[in-house]
Amino acid sequence: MEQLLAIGSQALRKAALNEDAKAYILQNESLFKILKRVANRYIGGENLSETVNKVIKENSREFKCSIEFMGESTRTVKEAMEAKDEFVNICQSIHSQNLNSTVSLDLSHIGLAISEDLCFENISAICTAAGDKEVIISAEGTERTDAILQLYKKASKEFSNLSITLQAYLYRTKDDFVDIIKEKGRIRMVKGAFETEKGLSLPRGNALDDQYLYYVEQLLSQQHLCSIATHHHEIQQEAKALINKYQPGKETYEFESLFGIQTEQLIKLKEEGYPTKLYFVYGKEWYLYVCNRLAEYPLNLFRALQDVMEENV
Ligand SMILES: Cc1cc2nc3c(=O)[nH]c(=O)nc-3n(C[C@H](O)[C@H](O)[C@H](O)COP(=O)(O)OP(=O)(O)OC[C@H]3O[C@@H](n4cnc5c(N)ncnc54)[C@H](O)[C@@H]3O)c2cc1C
Repeated sequence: MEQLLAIGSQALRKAALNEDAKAYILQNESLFKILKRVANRYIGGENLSETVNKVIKENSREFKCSIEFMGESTRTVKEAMEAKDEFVNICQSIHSQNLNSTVSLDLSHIGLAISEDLCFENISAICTAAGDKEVIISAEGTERTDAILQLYKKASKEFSNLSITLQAYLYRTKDDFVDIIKEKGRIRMVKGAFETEKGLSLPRGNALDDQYLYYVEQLLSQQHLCSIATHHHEIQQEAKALINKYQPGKETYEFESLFGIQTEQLIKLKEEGYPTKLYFVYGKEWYLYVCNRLAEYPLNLFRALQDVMEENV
């Protein structure tokens, strides 16, 4: 069975990156409908209003949320400005609809790959529109880490609502962590999702889990604003023990999961009284995002099948 799941997962990864396969699926009405049904478990929707409806529902179940308009690596000023406008819309919706939500984004989506000045202007506009709501910068591929951290430090001087994501799997994070923890903004700890060149990162396994928990312990013990962003059950349990040990204020930390992934674990944490947060992404470019969520945990393929069948009954 494991072998079968591995084959399925590998096929999905290939389908995700193969432009012909993508075009075929997206242009085939029946296949598109099937995949969209599967996608609904993982995305806020194709647009902001669909996502806002889901956020309202999750807020009513006492989950804090974060909203991201999906995209990265914009290559033209026009695209970067359009993305910035969409993030400003998110901020306005959060305020007008009184949502308990923050905003998440990739700096390369709002112009980092074009010009640092343009990106700085855009992040400034978004932070201003966000007001008292947090804006959390995601971590991207290693070729962008320096530029992202530099821009974060520069913008943090002006905006106290800015937060940053650090990847525990990168060896360089040991130094970055010491530097970044000097800023007041929340640090979201993730394991890291991108392929890196050899020698730059730890693979999944015990050493990475220990490293991840090392950072979490530093953050909790110093009562530094942080997000424990993982779906790893054992790590969540270890983090609970650290919270018990250091007793940080509830306003300083949160457990955060991607919408649709191991939600049962997050529900349990919420029921136990821990601050919890669901991360929503939305947009028309959901295809790659959904294929990746399915491929990274092959058992999700069964869930996808179930989602398709249930809607058919
Ligand atoms: C809120 C949030 C924000 C993130 N932001 C970034 C970012 O900015 N940059 C970045 O590089 N990465 C980001 N990530 C992704 C992160 O780096 C990991 O790739 C991802 O969280 C999977 O790692 P893990 O810690 O859950 O543990 P893993 O070691 O990957 O998995 C441990 C266990 O978690 C569960 N699990 C993991 N993935 C799935 C899945 N798809 N479906 C079901 N169960 C699963 C399984 O039980 C698995 O055994 C983010 C993740 C979260 C939750």
